[in-house]
Amino acid sequence: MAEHGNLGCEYDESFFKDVRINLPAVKRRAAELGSRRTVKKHWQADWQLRAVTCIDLTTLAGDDTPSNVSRLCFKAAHPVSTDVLKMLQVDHKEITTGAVCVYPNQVTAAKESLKMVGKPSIPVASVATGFPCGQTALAPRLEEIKYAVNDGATEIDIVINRTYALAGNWKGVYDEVRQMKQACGSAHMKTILATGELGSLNNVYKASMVCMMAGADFIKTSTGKEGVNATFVVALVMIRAIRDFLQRTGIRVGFKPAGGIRTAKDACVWLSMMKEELGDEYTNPRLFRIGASTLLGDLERQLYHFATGVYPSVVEMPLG
Ligand SMILES: O=C[C@H](O)COP(=O)(O)O
Repeated sequence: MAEHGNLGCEYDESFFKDVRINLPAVKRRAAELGSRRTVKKHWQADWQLRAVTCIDLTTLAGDDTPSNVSRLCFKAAHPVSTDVLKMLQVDHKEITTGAVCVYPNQVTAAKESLKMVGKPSIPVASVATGFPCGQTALAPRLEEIKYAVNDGATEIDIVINRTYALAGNWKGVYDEVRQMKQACGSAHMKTILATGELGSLNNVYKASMVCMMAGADFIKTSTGKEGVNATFVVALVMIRAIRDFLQRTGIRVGFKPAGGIRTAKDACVWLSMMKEELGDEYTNPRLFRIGASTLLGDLERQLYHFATGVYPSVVEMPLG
């Protein structure tokens, strides 16, 4: 995370009004990323471990309870077994996920569980503002942020107002996100664009810029609940906006793809994309997170395979 957070800037349409996305070029680059072979041997294990540290380990289900949140927190604190870490000769390193991500009602349970497993420093992120649709009045959306922060969330994942975005009311989007940033206080704000509902890549670019102007510390692709979630095509557009924003303001904003990322191979492709498009510093949890509920299981399996030469049995590593 950016040390002092993104304070944002005044609304300025010149940041995005002339944007033109070169769709064939973006699609070509995305296809090339999706079909590539990733690094092999110990470099692959290094990247997989790096991916573990970038996960926002997530549970966002209607049947969440303090007990499944507590299990999630245990996994966040011990994402890879000590035996595997020893075999990989990295057991001296503190390896945890980047954060846990839960609904506001589960923040207290998450904080208590992380304390109990001896890792209170793992950030608790909470979705807020009427996640996933944001279809409530602004006042309760702002209250929800304050409630989650008050319970101990240090990262807030807000959803933007897609009704405004689709109507081209970008100032409306900016004003709301600006107020959400204020409600976050010192908590870091990730803004979820829900790109699968924005209708065009031009809108994805505009929404990215507007959120960064309003103070987003991260821009995030999706809630995981839309029909289409994290894709390389939208990611490339959002990353270009991050680069353009950095060039204009000097402010580094992080990136969080989320929704449907389930395999170790995919996680490594996302990391390599960050490295190539934005540079090494965007491959660590300060500026890169992967929002995922099930990815950790595959990363663990692949690391076990690298360390032992065989895949774990269901008894050694129960799925899910
Ligand atoms: O923000 C995180 C997403 O909701 C997780 O989506 P997923 O369950 O497809 O991994």
